[in-house]
Amino acid sequence: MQRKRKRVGQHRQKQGITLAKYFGLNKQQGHGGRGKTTVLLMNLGTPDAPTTGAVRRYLAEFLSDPRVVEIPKLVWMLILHGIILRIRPAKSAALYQSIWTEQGSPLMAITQAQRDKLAQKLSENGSDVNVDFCMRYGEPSVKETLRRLHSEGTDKLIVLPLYPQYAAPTTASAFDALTKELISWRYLPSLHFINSYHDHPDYIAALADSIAKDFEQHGKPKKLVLSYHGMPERNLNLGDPYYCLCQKTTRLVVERLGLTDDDYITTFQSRFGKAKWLGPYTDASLEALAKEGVDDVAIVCPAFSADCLETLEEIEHENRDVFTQAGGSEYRYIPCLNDQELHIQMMVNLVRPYL
Ligand SMILES: C=CC1=C(C)c2cc3[nH]c(cc4nc(cc5[nH]c(cc1n2)c(C)c5CCC(=O)O)C(CCC(=O)O)=C4C)c(C)c3C=C
Ligand SMILES: [Fe+2]
Ligand SMILES: [Fe+2]
Repeated sequence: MQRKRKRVGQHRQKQGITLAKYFGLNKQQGHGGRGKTTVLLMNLGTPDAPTTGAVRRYLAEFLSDPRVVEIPKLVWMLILHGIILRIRPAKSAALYQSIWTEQGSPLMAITQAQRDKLAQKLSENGSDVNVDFCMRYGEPSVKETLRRLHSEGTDKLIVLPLYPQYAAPTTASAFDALTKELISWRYLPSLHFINSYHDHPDYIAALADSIAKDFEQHGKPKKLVLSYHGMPERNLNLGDPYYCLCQKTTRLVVERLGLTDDDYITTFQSRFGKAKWLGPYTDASLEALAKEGVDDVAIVCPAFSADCLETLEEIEHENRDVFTQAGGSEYRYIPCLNDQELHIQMMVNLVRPYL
């Protein structure tokens, strides 16, 4: 009886191995961890090159994400492939060309610098931890990065999406991409996912510090404009907390700077499509301010952890023109926190509890 059970057991084991081999399942899995911890930074992604073809590939992936555009799939695919991907890539490529650097897309170059500086700071602090990054769309992809990290021995992952304010189109979409890959793994790493840091004291301190430095250098402007990436108003009504988290970031930053209600305004930029987006809109607000005689503003973009098309082109250039053409004279763009010391220190403190 015992011998029979043993034979059945051996048979099942053999059958299991054969089936796993047959389906090619979990080839990346080893037995047991090899004990490496990795902090994985994630950002949105950017085209490989400022060309129409590369931008089309990037936008096709980005705008096909149901977290980003929440309209019925069939209708959206017809609009996306029939209209948007025929027109927008050429226009966007021209904009990308205007901000492209020798190191490539600013978003990519800055994310690499953030990775390097975070790795250096963590090792100076005595943490034996690997730091890497991937992009939600384009390269380096979530899938390839996770597979490489696994093969290099990571069995503990601390994921930090570099979106200060949680939003479903960004943060939840990053989570989707991670789990879409991990769902097929047999041996999962232990996983910590940081979903928001909109009110983290170090983030508020870093933002306030960069604004205060601008004020010290150039004087306090008549208005500080805190411009956040927008999203359709419908997302807010469906329960996305992003709008409220942005308002909280503003409140904490202006409190720290000691500003009064009259000193600042919160606005939303980067509209896309015909639907109503969160407001007030940045461009319309700047125009109205200039026309009211508020001719001296400083503008900062707290929803972006790295300078990118939306800040360097839309805010630094396009909206500067809007403001000056409406009668404004002094327009200062305060750069994102990028690889600044306080920003990297904030990242250290965000991941520290999980190390
Ligand atoms: C279509 C809807 C979009 C939503 C919703 C959206 C939310 C959202 N995006 C960011 C951060 C970034 N967006 C960037 C570019 C960008 N965003 C959209 C559309 C939506 N974003 C488009 C079509 C583009 C591409 C540029 C263009 O063709 O105009 C970027 C910059 C990328 C770069 O390469 O530099 C960032 C960063 C946030 C934080 C957010 C929700 C809160
Ligand atoms: Fe966006
Ligand atoms: Fe834009």
